[in-house]
Amino acid sequence: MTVEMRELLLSRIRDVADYPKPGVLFKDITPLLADPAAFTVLTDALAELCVTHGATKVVGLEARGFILAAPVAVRAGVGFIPVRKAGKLPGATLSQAYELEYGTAEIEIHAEDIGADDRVMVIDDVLATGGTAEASLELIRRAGAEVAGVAILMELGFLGGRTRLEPSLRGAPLEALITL
Ligand SMILES: O=P(O)(O)OC[C@H]1O[C@H](OP(=O)(O)OP(=O)(O)O)[C@H](O)[C@@H]1O
Ligand SMILES: Nc1ncnc2[nH]cnc12
Repeated sequence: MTVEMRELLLSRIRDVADYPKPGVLFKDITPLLADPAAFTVLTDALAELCVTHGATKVVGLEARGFILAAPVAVRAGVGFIPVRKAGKLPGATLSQAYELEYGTAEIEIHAEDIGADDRVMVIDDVLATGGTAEASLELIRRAGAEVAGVAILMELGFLGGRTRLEPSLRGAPLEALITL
């Protein structure tokens, strides 16, 4: 991705102070999604990372991760697997509780969706504390699949997510298109 492409993406991310809680600077990607040139640059860049790292499936994290991971899966020619907040998937699930920058949550995956033959890339918009990404890696491994990596639009470096995630990555790449 060129410097100009990075600048285009960054220019379409809106800062919202004190949302959803006082003290949080929320990174809002809706302006980027509304700009077809920027959304295409983002989709292509994340899809290229999937191909480079040999992913056979992408996991999208509800809800913003879905918006990015679905077009990335189509672009990269791999399957899309939803990781949903607890209670939304009808089949047999694996669950993982976690903490994120502004709360706690529980995510689930359909156990039968991925298996030993899969290399799975996790796609999301923001890496903050790393709690969400860490929980998703746990789910992927518990389902018996290999982690191809984590690919994120934006890493909030000052929150230390990369350091927290390091042990769970076990050498797999953490790719951030933008680091703040
Ligand atoms: O690194 P962390 O501290 O775990 O935070 C990052 C996560 O927080 C946001 O999702 P959120 O749970 O707010 O859900 P949403 O996608 O439904 O808005 C974001 O899309 C990431 O998934
Ligand atoms: N500051 C932030 N902005 C947007 N999404 C987030 N998820 C966790 N922290 C966030």
